Amino acid sequence: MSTVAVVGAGAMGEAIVSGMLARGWLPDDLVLAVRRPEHAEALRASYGVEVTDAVTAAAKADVVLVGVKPYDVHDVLTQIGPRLRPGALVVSLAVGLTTARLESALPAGTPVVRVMPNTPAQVGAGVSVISAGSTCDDAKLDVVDEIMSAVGAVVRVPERLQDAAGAISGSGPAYVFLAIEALIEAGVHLGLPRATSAELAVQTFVGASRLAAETGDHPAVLRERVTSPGGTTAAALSVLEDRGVRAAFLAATRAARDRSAEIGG
Ligand SMILES: NC(=O)C1=CN([C@@H]2O[C@H](COP(=O)(O)OP(=O)(O)OC[C@H]3O[C@@H](n4cnc5c(N)ncnc54)[C@H](O)[C@@H]3O)[C@@H](O)[C@H]2O)C=CC1
Ligand SMILES: O=C(O)[C@@H]1CCC=N1
Repeated sequence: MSTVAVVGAGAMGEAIVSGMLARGWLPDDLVLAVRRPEHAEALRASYGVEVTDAVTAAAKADVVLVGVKPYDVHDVLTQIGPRLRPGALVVSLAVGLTTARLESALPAGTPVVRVMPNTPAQVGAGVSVISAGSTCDDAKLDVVDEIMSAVGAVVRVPERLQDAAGAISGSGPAYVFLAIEALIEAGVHLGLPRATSAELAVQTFVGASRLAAETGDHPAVLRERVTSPGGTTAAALSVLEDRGVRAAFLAATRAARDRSAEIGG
């Protein structure tokens, strides 16, 4: 098994670490790097993994996952580049940054993979969108597929689709959490105790998502099965359509896609 360094084990990096450990990777397979000493201590206590600085972590690894914010990626790559093991693979989780840009900050020929993961990785239910850089062969891309498969589904796309994919699945959990939050609050407004409303809302998202995933039926068909003619669901859906929910999703995901391209420069 490869040694995997996670440089920048923040919200996303830690979700992947936690998911990998829950699915059979060993603490000795991982080495992490974060900036703040108290954060390092918390990660050691939670996961029993080594936590060190970026360069030391990268120098020990066959695969380096870079989980820092996009504007910190260039500095991290220029620091770790000279200390990478021969043939080490660099995997970026950063939104927007192209493999060409990543490659230009690393020693010539360093294989690079761009990944757009999402936070449900923490419970093994993530989805990661992966694309290879110019010198990354299929065997290296398979290694990333194997790592990210430990925390959910993996989808390979041509890199030109990464900004769009990020707008759907990378940011997507936030849209779902907003919807859950709104549904809970709506239940409270209708007089449900908050805990009851929360249980109903969360379980409804879990159940509806599983139904869509496990049947493979089109969501429009599943929606029709809930919607009795002249019934309560029809009354609710007509309000959501009037308020432009579909148009809001179109505009929101375009904004995310465009912001990703802008971050990528
Ligand atoms: N949060 C999310 O849902 C997703 C995030 N991403 C990408 O993941 C990356 C990280 O995002 P988040 O986890 O949300 O950010 P975050 O701010 O939670 O985590 C970044 C971590 O990197 C650490 N860090 C920064 N510079 C460092 C250095 N030189 N050495 C060691 N550690 C360093 C920070 O201390 C922090 O712990 C971003 O590039 C983002 O585009 C991608 C998909 C989803
Ligand atoms: O909001 C962001 O920029 C990151 C990338 C995708 C999800 N979170």
